[in-house]
Amino acid sequence: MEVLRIPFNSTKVRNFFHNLVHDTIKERQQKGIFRPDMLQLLMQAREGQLKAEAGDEQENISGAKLKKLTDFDMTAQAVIFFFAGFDTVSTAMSYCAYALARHPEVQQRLQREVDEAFEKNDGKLTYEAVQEAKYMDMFISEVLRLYTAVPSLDRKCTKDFTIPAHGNVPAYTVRKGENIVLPVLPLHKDPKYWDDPETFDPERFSEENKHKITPFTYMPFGVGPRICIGNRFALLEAKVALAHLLRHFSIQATSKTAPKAEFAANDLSGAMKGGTWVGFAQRAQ
Ligand code: HEM
Repeated sequence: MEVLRIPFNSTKVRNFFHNLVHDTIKERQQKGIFRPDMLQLLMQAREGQLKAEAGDEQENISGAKLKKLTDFDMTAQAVIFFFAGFDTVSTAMSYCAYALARHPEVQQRLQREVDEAFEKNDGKLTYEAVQEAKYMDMFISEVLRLYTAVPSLDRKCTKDFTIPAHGNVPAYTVRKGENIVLPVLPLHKDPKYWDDPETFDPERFSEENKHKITPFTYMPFGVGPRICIGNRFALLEAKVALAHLLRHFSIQATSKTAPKAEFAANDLSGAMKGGTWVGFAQRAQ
């Protein structure tokens, strides 16, 4: 996009976010306002007021020189957190709804588990009950495999590395500074690693089966030191929302529900082509 000079978002949107962050910083500085949030941490980091806690890395592992954060850098951080935190979860939730509408037998099993979780705790959903809900975890894992909203990861090579020859494929050296794209979605659907990959099957993630998954063929939250920082929060959020939803409603396919989910080509968030259409039916209490 940089090469083609296509901005990621419009100038109007960019200015809106930049002014929002800039004005907030100015107001907090002028009035001495302190809020326990990410912007405050960034402001403190800029002023050198943050102390590393025991165990924190003191050095920049890539060897890059550290620079002082500008308002623009801080805006970029705030905006990426906003999108990384909201859009990804809402997209995943839409695909959860779609999968439930298309697989009523999965939904019934999930509802049994959800009902038990509520009933065990006097009608309340506890953190422990959510963590113990095994089928919920299997279900969301499979949604994130088949409908992963981040279809590829990118990295920049920091030192020359030769990938050894393998079978008929010759060795290949990736040079320092080169960009690498990791094809997450194709790996999630590669028949070499997944039986019948287009079939929605939460059993792939059961206690008995999950150890059979080949390492690095399942990466909905990325991998390595830059893995999604919000991954546990995202899963908890999605599970709590689904549990409350399924406690009161059943999700159904309607005449507008797509027979097969396809990604919208013009949408960076990985949303479904034509939107996600499902029906809700209130459950008998
Ligand atoms: C289902 C929901 C989510 C999915 C599928 C997802 C996926 C990802 C992926 C694939 C990456 C790139 C990781 C890599 O390069 O190895 C990432 C990075 C990131 N995610 Fe998420 N994410 C989700 C939810 C969230 C939430 C809820 C937050 C914040 C509360 C969040 C914050 C971030 C941030 C800040 C990064 C950049 C981390 C870094 O560069 O060090 N994400 N996410």
